[in-house]
Amino acid sequence: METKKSIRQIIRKQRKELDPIIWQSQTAEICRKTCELDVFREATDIYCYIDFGGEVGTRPLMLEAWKLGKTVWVPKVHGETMDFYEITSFDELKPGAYGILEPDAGIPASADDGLMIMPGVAFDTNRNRVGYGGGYYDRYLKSHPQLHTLALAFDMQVLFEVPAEEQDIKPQLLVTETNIYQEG
Ligand SMILES: Nc1nc2c(c(=O)[nH]1)N(C=O)[C@@H](CNc1ccc(C(=O)N[C@@H](CCC(=O)O)C(=O)O)cc1)CN2
Ligand SMILES: Nc1ncnc2c1ncn2[C@@H]1O[C@H](COP(=O)(O)OP(=O)(O)OP(=O)(O)O)[C@@H](O)[C@H]1O
Repeated sequence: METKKSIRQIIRKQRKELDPIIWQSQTAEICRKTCELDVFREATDIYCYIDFGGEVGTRPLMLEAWKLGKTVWVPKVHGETMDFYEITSFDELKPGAYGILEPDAGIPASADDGLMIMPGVAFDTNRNRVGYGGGYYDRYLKSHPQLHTLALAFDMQVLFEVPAEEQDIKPQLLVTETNIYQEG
């Protein structure tokens, strides 16, 4: 098996090279499928990353969530931790840690209910996840275990097998443009 480090290098490079038109259409398809799921429709609170570096786009999902009257929370990194803050428009974001768009700090989400939409660099068909290596999502989900979890990825990010460690938290669902991976 490849190491997490080599997987990060290879997949991040390939993902950045994805044609923008394909990125757009696959993002639209992944968001459309996600919005149809019960776990999305039933959530009143959506915790959603702001895509960067070629990650699956999340703007269509956020627009749909606002349209349905849901509360949308997005991450802001503080050193080794991350918290989520409510935004009501994309205009409230500005470049923060690692150049990722972030909200201003306000009142952090208690995150005791709702759906976490997770990014990732690579996954396998058992939903094991490799992220950028900060451990932010593993730590956040460990302290907010009630959240439902769903990750978004392009098919090219789903490998046969990726390394998983004890503390890694895998999403309950993984949605790609052609598949939905879940337990069982
Ligand atoms: N869209 C999005 N937002 C997110 C995450 C994510 O994976 N995706 N995160 C999920 O954790 C957190 C940010 N974590 C990150 C960790 C490392 C790098 C990164 O690019 N590291 C560089 C080294 C940069 C440096 O040290 O200055 C690298 O690996 O090349 C980016 C984000 C919170 N927000
Ligand atoms: N629950 C936790 N408590 C403390 N440290 C943790 C926890 N989970 C992960 N870590 C630490 O975070 C670091 C990165 O972990 P890992 O390689 O799994 O990150 P990742 O899942 O790729 O990143 P991210 O979640 O930010 O996308 C490791 O050094 C790991 O020990």
